[in-house]
This record gives sequence, structure tokens and C-alpha cells, in this order.
Amino acid sequence: MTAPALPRLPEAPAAHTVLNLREYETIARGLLDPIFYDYVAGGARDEVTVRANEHGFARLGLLPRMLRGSDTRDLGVTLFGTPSSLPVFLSPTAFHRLAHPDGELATARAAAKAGVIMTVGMASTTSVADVAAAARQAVPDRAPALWFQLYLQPDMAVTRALVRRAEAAGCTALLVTVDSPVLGIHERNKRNGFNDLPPGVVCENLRDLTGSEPGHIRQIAMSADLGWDHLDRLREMTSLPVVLKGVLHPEDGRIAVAHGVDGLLLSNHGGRQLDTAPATVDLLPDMLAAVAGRVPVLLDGGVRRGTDVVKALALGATAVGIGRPVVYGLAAGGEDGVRHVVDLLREEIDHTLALCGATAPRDLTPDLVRTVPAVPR
Ligand SMILES: Cc1cc2nc3c(=O)[nH]c(=O)nc-3n(C[C@H](O)[C@H](O)[C@H](O)COP(=O)(O)O)c2cc1C
Ligand SMILES: CCCCC(=O)C(=O)O
Repeated sequence: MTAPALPRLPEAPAAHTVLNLREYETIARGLLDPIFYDYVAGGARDEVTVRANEHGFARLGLLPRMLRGSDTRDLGVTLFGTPSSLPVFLSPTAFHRLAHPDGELATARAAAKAGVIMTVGMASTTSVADVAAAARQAVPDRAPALWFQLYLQPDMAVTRALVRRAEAAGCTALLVTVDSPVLGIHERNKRNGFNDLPPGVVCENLRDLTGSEPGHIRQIAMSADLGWDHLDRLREMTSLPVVLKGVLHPEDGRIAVAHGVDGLLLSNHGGRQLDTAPATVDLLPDMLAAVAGRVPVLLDGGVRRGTDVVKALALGATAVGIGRPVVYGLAAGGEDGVRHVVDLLREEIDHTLALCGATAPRDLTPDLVRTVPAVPR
């Protein structure tokens, strides 16, 4: 199986010609090696859940309020102690150097300048230390707003070593992905024979981890043996806030809270793990009821418009994450592309709040959201 070549340096489109996040997908599709595009766009099996996430938002309408008498808006939120200029963060996505030669460094600079939190993937192709240095350099007067995404490793010494790297880099929370006891099967990748990273692109956080030969890159272990006891052990090894990513069943939400997690990220991994898992926005009300306000609930999956963000916040999410749009922005224009993706969302959220008669995320309430028949696109 031959690994595909590294992406060529894309020509950045003039930012003003790109009007929305979906257009970034079209542009990225034209620039990326089709094998990488399929890796990013694709999902598990029939990709039912990939489609369901966006469709979930399409089946919700916003019912605005009028004559609220305020002309100032504040989009900022604080998430587990980290301020963000928007109720939107960058969900972890692996292998940014497949999208652009600058990889995670470009993403980090864009996020830092936009004042939003970037989640550095355990499978990032730049080390978390280098990502943090890029963020610091981009905005020297502010501590970098970075979270670290962790797959719990059954060898807890390896997990500990990864946590220490994230702490040393200045990450302010751990997003622990629990939806991957085994890796999802992506038929696009199988068809394309995509099962290896191109030469020179590696998971840098897994380099020289514990007692290995210099330069050795560990494989990320997905383990169906993991249980809540592993989470307890993680809890004991760090004082960083722990956010569980990928719990979907409300009962798991309750158990997670009982085990002392600081928050939940309601996520079906963008439809890349269990196909036919429901859309995350459809699961949000039940999860919020289960958690009963004890910890913040974040959500990702299918967020493509400011109206999607506002719907999720109105239903009760504290913030939402974006995955693929970041990678598409990166592919299309490196740092500028990611920055533009965030700025497009910022403008859309601000405009939607104004039209809804809201001044801040806290003004949004569930009565603003109605279930409607989905209108075909
Ligand atoms: C290319 C790609 C790589 C991803 N890699 C990871 C990962 O390494 N760890 C993880 O927890 N989630 C990963 N995700 C899932 C995202 O964090 C997120 O849950 C999902 O992309 C959100 O859906 P969206 O793409 O519709 O915004 C990945 C998603 C994509 C598209
Ligand atoms: C070990 C890499 C996992 C990447 C991933 O989570 C995804 O492509 O969805």
C-alpha cells in the first residue's frame, strides 16, 4: 500500500470570497489529496450519524424575541477557568499536517489570535509543547488557551506521561475521549487503502514516551478493557479539569458526574465511531436532564452555522465544538483559513443573537427552539 504524498501548499482563497463554513469544505475538497479529503469528511460505515448531526440542527427552528432594547452583545464565555471570546472551541482533530504543511502550528496561531480554545489532539502531528509555543508566540500577552485530548492508555504509566506533557505545555483541561474502545471503521479509508501516515508525518506526542528507544513513536492503544476505574486513576494523577468526550447515554452522564468529572462533551465523534448513534443535538435535552446542572455540558457534531451554535446554547449547552470545518479552513488557507472559519462563526453568532433579541449566551433559553419539519437544502 503506498502512502499518499504530503499535501501541496494550497493557494489561499481571498478570505472575502468565502462566505460560510460549508464553502470551506468545497474549497478544501478541491485542494486536498482525495484520500485525505475522504479521511476527514468520512465517517463510520454508512455515515448515517455524520449526516444526522447536521440534520439534527436542520430540524430545529429559532423563534426570536423582539423589542428587547439592548444594542450591545458579549459573546465571551469562560470554560473550566479558561476565557474564550466565543462559546465555540476547536474540537480535537488528528493529523493536521495532512491538511497543511504547517499543521497544528497554524491552527494554534489562528485560535490564539481569535481568542478561542484549541484542543490539541493526542494524535497531533506536532508535539503539544510546540503547539503551545506557537500559541504563545502568536499572542505573547495572553496564556495559551489549549486543552489536551487524551485517549486513556491501558498502561497507566503511558497515560501519566502524556498528562505530564500536556500539563508542562500549559494545557488547562483534559478532554478524555471514551467513545473509542475500538476504532470506527471508515469504508472510504478501506476503499482508498489509507492505513498509514505519509513518511515524515507522525504523532509527535507519542515520541520517546516511556522507556522506549530514542525516536520511537508509540502506537495509540484503543482498549475495550478500560473502565470507570481508569478514569478514577486519571482523576488522582492530575488536578486539571477532566472533561469526558463521547458519552451519549444519559445514564453514563450520571455515572461520569458521580466519578467527579468536571464536564461532559456530548459527542458522537462526528459520526466516526458508532454509526447510527443519534445526532448529538437530539440527545442534548436528555443529557442535560441527567446531569441536572451539576457540570457544564458541551456539544460537538454538525455545527456549521451561527444558528446551530445558538440552538445548542439555547437548549442548554455551555459551548460547542467544531471539528471538520477547522481542518477544511486549514487546508484552504493555513492559519488564515482557520482564523476565517472562526471569524465567520463569530459574525454569524453575533448576528443571530441580535435577531433573537439576545445580548449574550446567557439570554438564550429553550423556548427559543422549536422542532420543525426539515426544509430540504
Ligand atoms: C479528521 C478528524 C479527526 C478526528 N480526530 C479525533 C481525535 O483524534 N480524537 C477525538 O477525540 N476526536 C477526534 N475527532 C472528532 C472531533 O473531535 C469531533 O468530535 C467531531 O469532528 C465533531 O463533528 P464535526 O466534524 O461535524 O464538527 C476527529 C474528527 C475528524 C473529522
Ligand atoms: C488514533 C487516531 C484517531 C483519529 C480519530 O479519532 C478520527 O479520525 O476520528
